[in-house]
Amino acid sequence: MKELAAAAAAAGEKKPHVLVFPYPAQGHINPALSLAKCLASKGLRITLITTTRVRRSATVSMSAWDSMISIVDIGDGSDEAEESDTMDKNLKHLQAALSKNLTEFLDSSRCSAAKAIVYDSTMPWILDIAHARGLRAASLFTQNCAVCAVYYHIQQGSLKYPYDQEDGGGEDCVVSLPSLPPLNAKKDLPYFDAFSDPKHSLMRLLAEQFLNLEKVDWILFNTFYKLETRIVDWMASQWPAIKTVGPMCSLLQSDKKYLSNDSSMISLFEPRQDACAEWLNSKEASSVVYVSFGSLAQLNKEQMEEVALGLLTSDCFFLWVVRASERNKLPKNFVDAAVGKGLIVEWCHQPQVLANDAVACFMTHCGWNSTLEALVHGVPLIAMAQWVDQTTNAKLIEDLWGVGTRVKAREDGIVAREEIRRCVECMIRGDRAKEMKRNAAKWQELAKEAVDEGGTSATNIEAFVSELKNN
Ligand SMILES: O=c1ccn([C@@H]2O[C@H](COP(=O)(O)OP(=O)(O)O[C@H]3O[C@H](CO)[C@@H](O)[C@H](O)[C@H]3O)[C@@H](O)[C@H]2O)c(=O)[nH]1
Repeated sequence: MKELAAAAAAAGEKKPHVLVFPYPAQGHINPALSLAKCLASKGLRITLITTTRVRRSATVSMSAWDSMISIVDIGDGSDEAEESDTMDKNLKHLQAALSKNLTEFLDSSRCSAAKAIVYDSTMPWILDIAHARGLRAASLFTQNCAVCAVYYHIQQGSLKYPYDQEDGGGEDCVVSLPSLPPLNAKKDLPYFDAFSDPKHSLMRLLAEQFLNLEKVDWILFNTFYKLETRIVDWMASQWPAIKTVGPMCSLLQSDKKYLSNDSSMISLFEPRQDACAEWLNSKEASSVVYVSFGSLAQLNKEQMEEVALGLLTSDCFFLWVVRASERNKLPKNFVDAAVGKGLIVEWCHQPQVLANDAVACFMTHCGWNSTLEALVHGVPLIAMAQWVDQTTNAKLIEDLWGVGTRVKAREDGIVAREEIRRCVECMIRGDRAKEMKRNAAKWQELAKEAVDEGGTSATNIEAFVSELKNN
């Protein structure tokens, strides 16, 4: 036994060692972990870097991958952060802590033989640290090319932010950017006003992803070529190192050895996998709307009530993820009133839910992972975007890919219960539902083609792995 372990360890030593460092948030960890698993399955030795805050709150179940992916965590300074700090201060504090602790980690014997680092594009400062230590570096974008192109135009100054400087703003102000559809400044461009941060620090963080991109060895995007052909081509004309490698959530789909029931995850919330599966399995095909607004969005109490009552009065079942921190915004007695019609959970294994036949459509905040996961499973969307990239994703979902409908908010910004009910019912049955389902099935096929052997994303991953193995 000892000899076997020693042989495995020796084999591990010989594999090229690659570090993968996601930004410490659920929507960034998930795609990075999928990529890490895929790279490990192709013979690379992977160390996934997380942070102390993530490790404190995460459920980590990696069983099948334990011998192939090591997870280390570095300090993120969260112990010294104050609740009242502004976003600007928080981001600076996080960067300072991660930069110091990553440097120490890279200089330690634990990664002496590392060859490269894949880092989240929102942490561009990692590039210089990596290059100074002889590591090659890949910047991993967890949002799509279209949205990132908009950030790039903001960074370049070719699109002014705040947008109301464009032609005086106004309801009908439409912005034309190369290789993108016309985007309405109020409805379609990335939305930052949800943050009461006068310094626009989140917008700056996203625009700064492009600061040193010309020096990066690889630029990886969690998207696929046929989904965003024109804008990928345009982006690649600016940065030839761009490669599409998504949808990352299904990178392992053609690898039977690893795919079979791979439910490994690093989850910042406790999933209710079994309860969801049991409940969904008791429902007829296409009879349930799945509702989730991701890991960060906070709907206000009035909006939560409208969603709750819209779901309760609509003519279908619903499975709604309401994180523990949001639960007190549900209307009084709602959970009791929903018995028999809806299941409310604090978290689920979303890809497994989307794969269940009972799910007819997905009411989503349009986070990029949720959007891709829906496309991968051929599930149409009800788009209820909250902020940043989600507004642009919602536009693409409805107008470019034809896989969903956008909710219409009242003048005060609230989406009323009648509108929720209307959207749910129109996506569950009728001609529109059929059309969306057909389109979703088409994108599902194209997403599969991209990651299957010989597909665009699979080929890009192979090239990346072989460069790491041979250089
Ligand atoms: O009950 C749940 C709900 C969600 N998820 C997973 O959590 C992730 C959520 O990611 P995403 O849909 O992208 O939403 P956010 O968590 O809000 O992600 C942030 O990061 C994304 C990637 O940068 C951005 O697109 C979003 O706008 C931003 O809010 C997905 O992989 C889901 O499968 C679960 O596993 N269980």
